[in-house]
Amino acid sequence: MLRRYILNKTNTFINYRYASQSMLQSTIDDKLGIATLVMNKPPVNSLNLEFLEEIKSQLTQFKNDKIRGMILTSDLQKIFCAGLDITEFSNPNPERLSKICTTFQDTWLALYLTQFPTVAVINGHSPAGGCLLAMSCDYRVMVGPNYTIGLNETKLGIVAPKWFQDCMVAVIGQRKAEVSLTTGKMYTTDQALQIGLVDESVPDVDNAINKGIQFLNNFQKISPWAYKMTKDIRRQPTVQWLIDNKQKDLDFVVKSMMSPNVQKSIGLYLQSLKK
Ligand SMILES: CC/C=C\CC/C=C/CC(=O)SCCNC(=O)CCNC(=O)[C@H](O)C(C)(C)COP(=O)(O)OP(=O)(O)OC[C@H]1O[C@@H](n2cnc3c(N)ncnc32)[C@H](O)[C@@H]1OP(=O)(O)O
Repeated sequence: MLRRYILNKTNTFINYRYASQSMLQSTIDDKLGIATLVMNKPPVNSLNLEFLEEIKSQLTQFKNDKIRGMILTSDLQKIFCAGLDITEFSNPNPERLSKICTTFQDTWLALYLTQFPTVAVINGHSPAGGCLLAMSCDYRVMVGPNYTIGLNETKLGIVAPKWFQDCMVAVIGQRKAEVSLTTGKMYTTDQALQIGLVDESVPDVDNAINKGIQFLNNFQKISPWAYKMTKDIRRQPTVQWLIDNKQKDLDFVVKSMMSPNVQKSIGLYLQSLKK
């Protein structure tokens, strides 16, 4: 549905390119230089290894396409992204789990450091890894009022890695992030706007896309070099920690995920989702 809207919209401009893969669709408006990346992995856009690899590879492709900006959104009704695929955490194969974690680290680095500005159009619920994807963009427009967003990892009995946490601190500040992370709080659109987790709240997705384009148009008169250097300086400390500690970060996640207590919590959480 959303894909059709974007295509109709971009169709009114001179030229667009469209690439369709099963779980991810991308369009590039050649006149505006704006790409739209639409997640479409029913039922909830959960991030498994294959989906993460597609997102990472599409971000690399956009880098080569030299786009001017990107909108990240979802084609699903009511869901932006439900975060990492929790079924991958239940009785995991350590090798596959390591691959998922490494691919998520790399996908995040690619998204957090894009050389073009990015907007998350959050048109549905966005827990955990979904919230991280949104927070990694330069700007967030959330459709309201009925959706929720936040880093809820503690509710699953797991720990959000330091780079998730630092990313949240960068968006909402130390104190609010600490309360938010420890309690695993999910915020409604209005609450998210109030604490600065999102930049704008709008009633529908058409408005959200327009707001996203308006934000990206701010960069028409900004030097891409000045933009990228400024963003790198702001984001460098969070990024550098992960680059220097990738293996340590991975070992912690895999070790903790394999522990009986965490496995029990994840099992209970999965059961509660089924209910
Ligand atoms: C390198 C670092 C790596 C790891 C470090 C650890 C960090 C982890 C970060 C994460 O992202 S953990 C994932 C946390 N995600 C969640 O807690 C989301 C849980 N889901 C929900 O809250 C809800 O499902 C929803 C609000 C997203 C959607 O609600 P609703 O529309 O009512 O749909 P259902 O709840 O009926 O779900 C439909 C279907 O999808 C399954 N599902 C939901 N979320 C996930 C998920 N994240 N992974 C896998 N599967 C998920 C759910 O169980 C339902 O399945 P059925 O078989 O019952 O249809």
